[in-house]
Parts: sequence; C-alpha cells; structure tokens
Amino acid sequence: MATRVRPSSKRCAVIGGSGFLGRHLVEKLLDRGYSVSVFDIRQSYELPGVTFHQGDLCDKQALLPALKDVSLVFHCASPAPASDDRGLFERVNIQGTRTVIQACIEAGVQKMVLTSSASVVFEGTDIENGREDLPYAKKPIDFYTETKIQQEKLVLEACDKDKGFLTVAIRPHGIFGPRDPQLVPILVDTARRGKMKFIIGDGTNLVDFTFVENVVHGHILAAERLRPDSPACGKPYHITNDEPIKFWDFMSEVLVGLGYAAPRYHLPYALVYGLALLLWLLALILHPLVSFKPTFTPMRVALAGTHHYYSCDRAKEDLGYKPVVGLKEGIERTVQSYPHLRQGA
Ligand SMILES: NC(=O)C1=CN([C@@H]2O[C@H](COP(=O)(O)OP(=O)(O)OC[C@H]3O[C@@H](n4cnc5c(N)ncnc54)[C@H](O)[C@@H]3O)[C@@H](O)[C@H]2O)C=CC1
Ligand SMILES: CC(C)=CCC[C@@H](C)[C@H]1CC[C@H]2C3=C(CC[C@]12C)[C@@]1(C)CCC(=O)C[C@@H]1CC3
Repeated sequence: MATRVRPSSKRCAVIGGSGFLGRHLVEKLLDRGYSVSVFDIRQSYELPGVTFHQGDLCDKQALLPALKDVSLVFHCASPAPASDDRGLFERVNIQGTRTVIQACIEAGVQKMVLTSSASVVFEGTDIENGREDLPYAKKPIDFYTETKIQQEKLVLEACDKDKGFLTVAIRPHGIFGPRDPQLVPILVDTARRGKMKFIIGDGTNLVDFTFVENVVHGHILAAERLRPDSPACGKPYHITNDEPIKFWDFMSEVLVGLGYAAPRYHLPYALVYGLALLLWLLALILHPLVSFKPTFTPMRVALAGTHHYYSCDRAKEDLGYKPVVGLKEGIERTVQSYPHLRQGA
C-alpha cells in the first residue's frame, strides 16, 4: 500500500518570496533551519537552500510543484499599491488567493500565513491604537485595500481544524528597511523633484512604521504557534514596531539621514487632499489620451495627514510577539543601506 509522506515541518514555501518582505522572510527562515521553496512571478536572487519556482499564483498547475512536501505556506505576494490597477488587484489578490488556498489544500499543506495589511480597517480618517476588532473599512481608500480586505476574509474563513488546514493573517503597517522598493525610493524621488518641502496638516499625526525584521519575526511566530488548540487559528494580528512616531518626523529622519532637507512649510490637509482627489480623477478621465501618475495620490495624502497606529497587544498575548529591532536602529540601518540614494550620489 502506498503511504503518503508527511511533509517536514521545516519545509515551507514563500509565495512572493522574490519581493522585499518575502526575501527577508526567506533569509530568516533559512537561518532558522527551514528549507524554502519560493514561488514568484519573477526571480530576483539566488540562495543556497532555496528552490525557485517561477509562475503566476493564479495558475494552480504552476503552484502545485512549489507546494510538494511543504507543510507551511507564507503568502506575501501582491501587486504594488502604486500600480492602482483594479483588474490586476482583483485577479491576483482575490481570485489568485482562492487558487492558492485550493492548491494548498490539494497539496496537503497544513498551515498558511497570509501577509494582510493593517490598512484593511483604514478609511482615510484617524485610527489611534486600533485593535483587530475594528470593522473592515466600508469605504476602502483604494483598490489595493479593497482587495486586501477580500483576500484576508478568504484566508481566515478557510481555516478548518477538522480538515487540518490552519490559517492566520499578519497585518503589518508601513514596512521599511533595506531593499524596500517603495517607501524610501518614492520619498527620495519626491525630494529630488523638490516636492518634499511641505508638511501636510499640522505635522503631529502619529503613525506606525515597522522595521522589516519585526514583520518577519511576527510571521514566523504566527506560523510556529499555529496549532489546532491555538487562539491564533483564523485570526488577524497587527504587527508593528510598537513605537508610533509622527509621520513627518519619520520622513524627516530618513531624508536628513540621506542628506536632504526636512520638510518645513505647512499646507492645510483638506486643501491638499482635495487637490489630490481632483488630480486622481483627471488622471482617470484622461487615461486613454495622456498617462500621468500624480505623486500625491489621495491615499498617500490621507496616510500623510492622519493618525494611523495600531495596538499589537493581541500578538503579544497570543504569539509572544515583541519587536526585535527598535525604530531608531531600524531607521539607521535603512539609511545606511541606501548609499546610492544619498543627496549628490
Ligand atoms: N510594504 C508595505 O508597507 C506593506 C506591505 N504589505 C503586504 O506585504 C506583502 C509584501 O509586500 P512587499 O514585499 O512590500 O511587496 P513587493 O512588491 O516587494 O513583493 C511582492 C511580490 O509578489 C510578487 N507577485 C506579484 N504578483 C504575483 C503573481 N501574480 N504571482 C506570483 N507572484 C506575484 C511580486 O513579483 C513580488 O516579488 C504584500 O502582500 C503587501 O500587500 C502589507 C502592509 C504594508
Ligand atoms: C507624502 C509622500 C509622497 C510620502 C512618501 C512616502 C510614501 C510613499 C509612503 C508613506 C506611507 C507608506 C505606506 C504604504 C506605501 C508607501 C507610503 C505611502 C502602504 C500603502 C503600503 C501598503 C500597505 O498595505 C499600507 C502601507 C501604509 C503606509
């Protein structure tokens, strides 16, 4: 009689493992003795101990070989929020996540950790010390957020102890660190074009920025604590640095660290938000004729001018989470890692 080989608990797959967070996660998993199978639409590096599978996660047949003999799957793939492409977000984050779940069940995967986002509860207005029981945003701020909500619901609803398939979602916020393709590069590009002189609003709004290694730590704890008797089954967890900082202080520290001037002049929030909305609508209407991508999108303006910081008490209680790198050190290490983005480089 053929016996099915039970997948090793130290063999895992990272879907989206070529990306910023995914690669940091892969590196930490290797350090901890896991063997890793990466599935991504692109291959961005090579590492001993990692097997790469290139393909689109919407394609179940392409996914299955990457999940062979794997007991644990991390799903941290998503199109970049800046693409603002509704069709792409729906295809990858919603239909693609359905396919990932089906493929995991078919391949006998026992645990799945989704990288969701704390933004699933953000509607563009203040959130102070928000806990996981806040309702999902009824009016999500953009297509990216809208599909992250659906994605999280799909994964958490798929948690089934009887079938032996356990799921959990990590909700990070404002991830930064070496090799981030988004936050620091966009910030520097905006500064180089002379557009980082202004503070939107009064500059006192508090925000979470989370060093990438803390986000990785939260994912691995969640995976290792996820058992049928664990409170983590089918639940979302905020993972932050647990050190909310003024949005504009964080921006200034990164900019000054890289040799650029800190923003100084204040602009009223409502005025900038209104202008950003107008530009976004114009870009949408004129899209077939002219293509332009405004830097200050309504989403970025809302993130820059409101409080949005979250409690990670639930992760502390259920997962034993505590940040491993403080904000000050995280910022220093990030700034050091971008010599090519320094002023004058
Ligand atoms: N960067 C941030 O501040 C935050 C990110 N997140 C979430 O964290 C996760 C990772 O984000 P990052 O590492 O920042 O993004 P990233 O863009 O660096 O990585 C995403 C990866 O997904 C891959 N991918 C995209 N579409 C795919 C497809 N159809 N099939 C296979 N692979 C595909 C990309 O090639 C890329 O390597 C995402 O789910 C994102 O929504 C959540 C909160 C904050
Ligand atoms: C005002 C301005 C042009 C600031 C430059 C920095 C921004 C590009 C980042 C500041 C907050 C960041 C952020 C995200 C992307 C990059 C920023 C807008 C996310 C939208 C990434 C995906 C998420 O799930 C939530 C993040 C919130 C914070």
